[in-house]
Amino acid sequence: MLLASMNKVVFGYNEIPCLEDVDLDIYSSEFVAVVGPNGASKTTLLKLALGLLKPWSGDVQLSATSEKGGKLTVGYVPQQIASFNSGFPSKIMEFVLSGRYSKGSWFRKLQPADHEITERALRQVGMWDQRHRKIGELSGGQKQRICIARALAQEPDLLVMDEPTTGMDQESRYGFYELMHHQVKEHGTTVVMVTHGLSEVNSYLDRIIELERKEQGGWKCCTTTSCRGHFTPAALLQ
Ligand SMILES: Nc1ncnc2c1ncn2[C@@H]1O[C@H](COP(=O)(O)OP(=O)(O)OP(=O)(O)O)[C@@H](O)[C@H]1O
Repeated sequence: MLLASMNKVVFGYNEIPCLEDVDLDIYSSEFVAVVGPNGASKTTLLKLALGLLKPWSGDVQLSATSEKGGKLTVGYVPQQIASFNSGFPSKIMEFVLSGRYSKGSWFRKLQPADHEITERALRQVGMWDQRHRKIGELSGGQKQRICIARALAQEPDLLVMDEPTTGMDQESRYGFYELMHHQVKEHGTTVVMVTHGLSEVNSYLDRIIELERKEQGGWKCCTTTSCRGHFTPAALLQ
C-alpha cells in the first residue's frame, strides 16, 4: 500500500530552490534509507513528506489510513532531538509514556496496556533499567535511544527518523538496525531514516533514496533505487 508520495515537488528556502522535480513513493512495510551529502536536503525531504513544509509546486500525499485500516500513526524522530538541556525536568519513563497519548484521545486516562507497551519500547532500546533517571542527565546516545523508544511506544505505522544513530556506539547502532528490521518484517512498520552510515545498514534495507546534485545550476533531484546486491549506490563508493 502506498503511504506517502511526491510528484514533481519543488521546494527551497529564501527563494533559492534546493529540491527540484522530486518524485517519491513510500510503501507499507519497507525499510528505506535516505542518503546524500551534507546539505543535500535530506531533512527537508522528510519534512515535506510529513507535511511540515509546503512545496512551492508539485504534489505531496500522506495516506490518512494505515494498511491495517485505522488512522495512520506517524512517529518522527527529528535530527538532534537529543539536545535536551541538563535542566529538562522529565524522567525517562514519563517521557516515553507520553508517546502513548498519540493513540486515542489526548485527554484519556492511560491504561495498563500503555505501560506495557512503554516498557517494551524501553527494553527494546536497552533503557528499561534506567527508566527513573532524569533525561537532562543522560548522555547523547542515551537521549537518542529514549527518543526512539518514545516513537516506538506510539506503535507507528510510519516511523520517520533523521540520523537516529547519532551518538550511538557501534554495537548500539547494529542493535538498532536489527530492531528496525524486526519492526518492518514482524510488525509491518514502514521505517524511513536519514543516515550517513549506509555501508553499515545497507544489508538490512529494502530501498535507498539517494539525493544527487544536478549538473545544471547546483539543484538536486531525488532518485529511488533498489538495493540488496544487484545495485551498488554511488554513496557506498564515496
Ligand atoms: N530554515 C532554513 N532556512 C534557510 N535555509 C535552510 C533552512 N533549512 C535548511 N536550509 C538549507 O537547505 C539545504 C538543505 O538542508 P537540509 O538540512 O535539508 O540538508 P541535509 O541533507 O539534511 O543536511 P545534513 O546531512 O547536513 O543534515 C541546505 O543548504 C541548508 O543550508
